[in-house]
Amino acid sequence: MTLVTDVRLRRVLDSRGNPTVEADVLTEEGGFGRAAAPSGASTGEYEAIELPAAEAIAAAREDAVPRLVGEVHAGNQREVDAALHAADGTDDFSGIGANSAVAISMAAAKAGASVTGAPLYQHLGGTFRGNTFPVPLGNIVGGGEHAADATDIQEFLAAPVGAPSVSEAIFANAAVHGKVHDILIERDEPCGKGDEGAWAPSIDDSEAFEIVDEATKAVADEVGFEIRFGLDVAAAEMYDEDEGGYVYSDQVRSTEEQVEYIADLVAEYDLKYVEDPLDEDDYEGFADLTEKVGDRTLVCGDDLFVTNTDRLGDGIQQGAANSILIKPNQIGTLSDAFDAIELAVENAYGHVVSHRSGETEDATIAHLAVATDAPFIKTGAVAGERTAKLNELIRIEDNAV
Ligand SMILES: C=C(OP(=O)(O)O)C(=O)O
Ligand SMILES: [Mg+2]
Repeated sequence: MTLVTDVRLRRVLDSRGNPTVEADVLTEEGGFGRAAAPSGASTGEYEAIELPAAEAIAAAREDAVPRLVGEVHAGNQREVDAALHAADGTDDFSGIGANSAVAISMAAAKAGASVTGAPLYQHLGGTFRGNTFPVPLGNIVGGGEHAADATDIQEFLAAPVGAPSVSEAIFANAAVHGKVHDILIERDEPCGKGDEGAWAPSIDDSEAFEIVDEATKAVADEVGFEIRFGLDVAAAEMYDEDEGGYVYSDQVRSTEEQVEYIADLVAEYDLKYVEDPLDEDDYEGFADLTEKVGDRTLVCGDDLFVTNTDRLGDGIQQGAANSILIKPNQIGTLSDAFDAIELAVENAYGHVVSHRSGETEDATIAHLAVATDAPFIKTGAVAGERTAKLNELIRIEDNAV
């Protein structure tokens, strides 16, 4: 029923104005799915390889499309993704590009769902899914690789953990984003926005902590439920062995100092979430920090694990982190992303489904989060390519997809 009859690939714009890969998958019975690859700026060293969009498309047309059309069924995700791996022939998707692979993989899932008429989250997760929703982590203030001349820490993320529904959580994050703007204006701190729609003021991290703390508390009082906050430190971007550790604007912290600093921040601000607090090669540092604060907060590996079961397996063995960020384009296919989620769940690691800093209007990750009962989703707070996912979550909750 879902035999693939055509795969079309094209270059479209991402939110940074760069070309990215969009795929259409067509099947027998009129099935159709369309998806586009996102793109990172603070990418992990061990991610699957993104090729320039035109190159990725040319390679996929030559090597992958002939293995898909008339050969595989869009409703059988493992079959589609195995064909993508076979077409690629490498272990990091450097043959056809992880951007071509993930666009085709996600488009095939949508095509498979369209034939059965099931919503994508149900096609991916089964008929018993759809009753639990992730807490959205909303990027409120940020810098790092996502904005010039702003905070050292890449993302300050609102976490409305007490929200009674996903839609109330989403509106609460937008309100925190608005409140931070008010506070910045009061303080005469003009600013623009970073790649993910977060405010990117030219302030130091300690002032950002003060402002985000004030804003989350103020909005929590208004809405009447608990709003905490968290961080994506993106520490691999700061780490410089030659400089002796983590290079901040005002000082360099050794690994031990970095662990202490993050543990102190967790205690002082009651942080709910800390992503990539240490370098992507430092399993030991992650394990130390997890030992110290893992009972109180999610310590999440993004660049550390890159949605990869081998790297997650190493982390589990060493007690490094207690949760994993899931970005399908880091690993290339939905099947690989599901494998990482299953390994995490089996080992009581939380999973956080995530966007990239370069995004499109594609909303697949909203469905992936609901399909896998993800406790959290990270997809910004405002900006069209972010609200595409947030509004899709609202529609899923409203049974309107
Ligand atoms: C979303 C992130 O940024 P990027 O896509 O630039 O890796 C992140 O680091 O979690
Ligand atoms: Mg990250």
